[in-house]
Amino acid sequence: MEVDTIFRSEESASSPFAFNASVAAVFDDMLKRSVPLYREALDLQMKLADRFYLPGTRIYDLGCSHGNFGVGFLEAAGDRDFSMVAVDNSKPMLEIYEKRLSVRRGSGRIQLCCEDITTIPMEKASVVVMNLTLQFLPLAMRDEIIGRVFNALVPGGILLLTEKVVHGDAFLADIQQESYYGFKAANGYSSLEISRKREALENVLVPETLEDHHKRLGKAGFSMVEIYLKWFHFTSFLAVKEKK
Ligand SMILES: Nc1ncnc2c1ncn2[C@@H]1O[C@H](C[S@+](CC[C@H]([NH3+])C(=O)[O-])CC(=O)[O-])[C@@H](O)[C@H]1O
Ligand SMILES: O=C(O)C(=O)Cc1ccccc1
Repeated sequence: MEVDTIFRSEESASSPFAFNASVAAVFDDMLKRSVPLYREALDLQMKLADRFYLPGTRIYDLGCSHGNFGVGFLEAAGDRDFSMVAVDNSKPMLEIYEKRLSVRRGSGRIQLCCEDITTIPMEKASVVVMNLTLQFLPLAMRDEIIGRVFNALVPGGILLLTEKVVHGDAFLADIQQESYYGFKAANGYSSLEISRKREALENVLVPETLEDHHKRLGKAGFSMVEIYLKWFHFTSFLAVKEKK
């Protein structure tokens, strides 16, 4: 696994964070050292996706990056039938995903799509995964995409949404941040790397509060919402579209 040294260089802080080839090359190490409970969240997403998938429908992975969800799901599925559409607008990420699929049996069940998730059509979905993706969309587009996800889901279908959230209370938001930067430091990032990345993510990764997310999910039509995992900022929601 290639080590993430992106923010060791001075020039890294001068441009906004982007999912370019340098980030794609070190992405697994970056996720492992920067996202608490990343693996645990992914494992639960795969189990829930398997539990709620309905034959004849699709799984959408929106903001799939280099395919940790899809590759894991494919390996767990064995010969079972399923259909997944994995979408990301980063070409370098999808190139790595494509390579990972090319050496695996049955990978025709996953269709890669290099598109903006705010414009792709979606239909007949029983599972939609948005793992740390909504937070990168402009605030003004978030209601619309969650609404479109709800409409694309069949009754009984689910949205698996994982986000970095921020507490509405300033003191508790500071405790979240302190704990999170402690996690990064314990994983070998220097304080300079941590502050450069914070700067690069300013206005790029825009977290919202738990209440904002609950409100949006409710407004879209999801009446059943569970938080199945949480580590300060990092929160995983299961939202179910009720069967009529
Ligand atoms: N408008 C957009 N359209 C398409 N893709 C987008 C858009 N905006 C951002 N992305 C893509 O969303 C992904 C977010 S990373 C997801 C991790 C993955 N889910 C994982 O489980 O490993 C999360 C993180 O790095 O914190 C990147 O690959 C972007 O290119
Ligand atoms: O919020 C942060 O400080 C992060 O580092 C989150 C993150 C993790 C992986 C890719 C981009 C952002």
